[in-house]
Amino acid sequence: SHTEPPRGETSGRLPPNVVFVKTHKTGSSTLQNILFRLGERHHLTVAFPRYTYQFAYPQPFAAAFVEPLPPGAARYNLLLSHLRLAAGELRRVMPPDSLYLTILRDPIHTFPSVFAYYRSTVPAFRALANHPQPLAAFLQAPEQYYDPADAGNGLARNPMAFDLGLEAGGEEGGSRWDWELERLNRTFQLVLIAEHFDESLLLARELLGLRLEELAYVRLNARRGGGDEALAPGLAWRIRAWNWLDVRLYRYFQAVLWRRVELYGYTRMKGELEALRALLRETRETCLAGEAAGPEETADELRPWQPDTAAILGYNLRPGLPPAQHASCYRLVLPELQYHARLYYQQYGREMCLGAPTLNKPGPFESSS
Ligand SMILES: Nc1ncnc2c1ncn2[C@@H]1O[C@H](COP(=O)(O)OS(=O)(=O)O)[C@@H](OP(=O)(O)O)[C@H]1O
Repeated sequence: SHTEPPRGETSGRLPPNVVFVKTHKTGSSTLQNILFRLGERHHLTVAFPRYTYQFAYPQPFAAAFVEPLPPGAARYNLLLSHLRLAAGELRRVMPPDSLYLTILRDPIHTFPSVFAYYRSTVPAFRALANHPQPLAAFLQAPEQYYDPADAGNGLARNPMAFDLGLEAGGEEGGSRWDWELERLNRTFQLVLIAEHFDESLLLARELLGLRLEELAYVRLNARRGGGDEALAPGLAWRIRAWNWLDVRLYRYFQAVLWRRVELYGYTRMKGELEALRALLRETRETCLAGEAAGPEETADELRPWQPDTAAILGYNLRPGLPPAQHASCYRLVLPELQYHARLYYQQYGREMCLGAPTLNKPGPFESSS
């Protein structure tokens, strides 16, 4: 909370209040981890869901989904958990000066990632569970598997648009979408783009008043064999056709990002990118024992939640790190659910409430193997 003075290396100035709309399978856990660490360093008050790790997703966000303020806190400073955007309700919870951020990724990468991660939980994908080439089979005849009226199918078509609150289940058409995109552009101070993650981070740094060292990150939640995998011929256009609104969203905000980079200055950006990438190399060398590793190779507390349809990579820390370094490296690689539960405990002095099982991504303590 703002009542405790910041300590240690951080000096007086507190970061601004932030709403991060955590879209699915876009690199959002990597950004959330940066913001979790920022929050912890400055003892910020986080607006947590009352149950689990998400704000009653896929229901549109409502103020009632938020855990009440802890004793002594006057306001929330950060809101970072998965939700379906309803800006008016967010404004009821978060201070009026809050900065709104989100992240988008090229639909040709986002959709296969969503498909692999949620194949056994999203109804439209479930029928393909035992198919040898499930993604190709789905895209061959998506309408056959997809019922737009099923509330569980939000991620099955235009998942990013769905997370941003758009009615994204139907067919292409109409200029009303231009208007919706402009409305979103007014809601967000910054829309990061995963394919330009480092450029986006530098823009975020200016907006949030961060030091370069506060941008240190490792790629979290990567799929084994995933990342920006090569797609079978013909699959890319099918993905784009099915996810037509995500394509429009992505193109629109990619153009917005490039205008921002231009205003920022190419030369300045280039120099800072070099410095950032040197920092990232140094961070990996200091903290990590090797590359990202599969679930069988990582410690329980550092293993990201595993769906049964994909292996999600985590990290092992370099053995023998001195305590201060261990503490910062540990947070750098701490997966979403573990960091979430940890901050919740710090803020409320009790364990978070898991409540009823959620549609997707349940607790790491429930069904991970
Ligand atoms: N920095 C950066 N840049 C680009 N891409 C990145 C980055 N960090 C994570 N990733 C990729 O994003 C996927 C994980 O996304 P999320 O963390 O949003 O997933 S989740 O919805 O929170 O489960 C996952 O994609 P796939 O590996 O394709 O599944 C990650 O590899």
